[in-house]
Amino acid sequence: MNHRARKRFGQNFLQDLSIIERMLAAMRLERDDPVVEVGPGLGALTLPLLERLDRLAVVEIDRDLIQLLEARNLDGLTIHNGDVMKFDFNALAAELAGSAPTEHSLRVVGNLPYNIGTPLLIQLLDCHEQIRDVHVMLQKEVVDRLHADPGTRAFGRLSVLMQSVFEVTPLFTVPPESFDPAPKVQSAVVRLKPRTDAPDKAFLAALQACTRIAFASKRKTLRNNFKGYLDEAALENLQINPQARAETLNLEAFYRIAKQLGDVQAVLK
Ligand SMILES: C[S@@+](CC[C@H](N)C(=O)[O-])C[C@H]1O[C@@H](n2cnc3c(N)ncnc32)[C@H](O)[C@@H]1O
Repeated sequence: MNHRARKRFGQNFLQDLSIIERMLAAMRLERDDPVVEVGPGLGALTLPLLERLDRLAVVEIDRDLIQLLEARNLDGLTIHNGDVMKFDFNALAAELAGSAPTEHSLRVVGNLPYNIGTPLLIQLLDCHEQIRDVHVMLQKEVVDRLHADPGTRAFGRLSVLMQSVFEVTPLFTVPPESFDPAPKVQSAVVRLKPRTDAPDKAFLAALQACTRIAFASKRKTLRNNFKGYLDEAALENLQINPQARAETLNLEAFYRIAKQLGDVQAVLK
């Protein structure tokens, strides 16, 4: 196959069969699972997925790769040509589930293009109610941020938001040689499962606003970042040290601030 990997689409194709096997084994697939693969590329994951599933949906942006996939006439494969960032996962969950309930049904898998890894994860926050689980390959540095603990260097907005909505389980690290072309950095596979106590839409919106403000300037104290939103006394009332920095707070502290901010927003309306 003479497709030249396109950098702008983050194309690093998986070559190492043992990695593909490990990813699939981690998923414990049942034949009738509703699965969507993001970025099938040349089909490294797609073909073994199809061997184990009755049907599979894929979303791919590169028309040349779509043509190659279409030419294979693969049974059970539904190909969506487009940008996954504009993709409606809720509609797909309904389509794949048929008449079955869609809640927590959709299984998402992919060796994600590095340029959209983080924004895609943020997008999945909004449709977590449709999702059963996510198994994706990302830059290891992003996976480190996903499951970082408060007070560590990797802990930030992404950690708070993702850990509030998903149980994050890093599975294994993947070296650059497993891909062609080889990326410059290590990769890792991570599993995300929606938490049973994931926040509802309104609270998630408050948490998104709260973390945007709290981490607006990483060097500044909470008092400074929250200026204009919550004053020092309000932070102290929430048992939060105004002189602390956002990366030292645990999830519960962010929830307390988000709840307060949510109330403030309601008063302002
Ligand atoms: C890292 S490659 C993985 C390809 C293949 N799954 C593999 O493991 O070899 C990422 C794939 O995502 C596709 N892609 C990049 N940006 C995309 C986007 N915004 N929407 C959908 N697919 C995208 C690329 O064209 C490429 O096929």
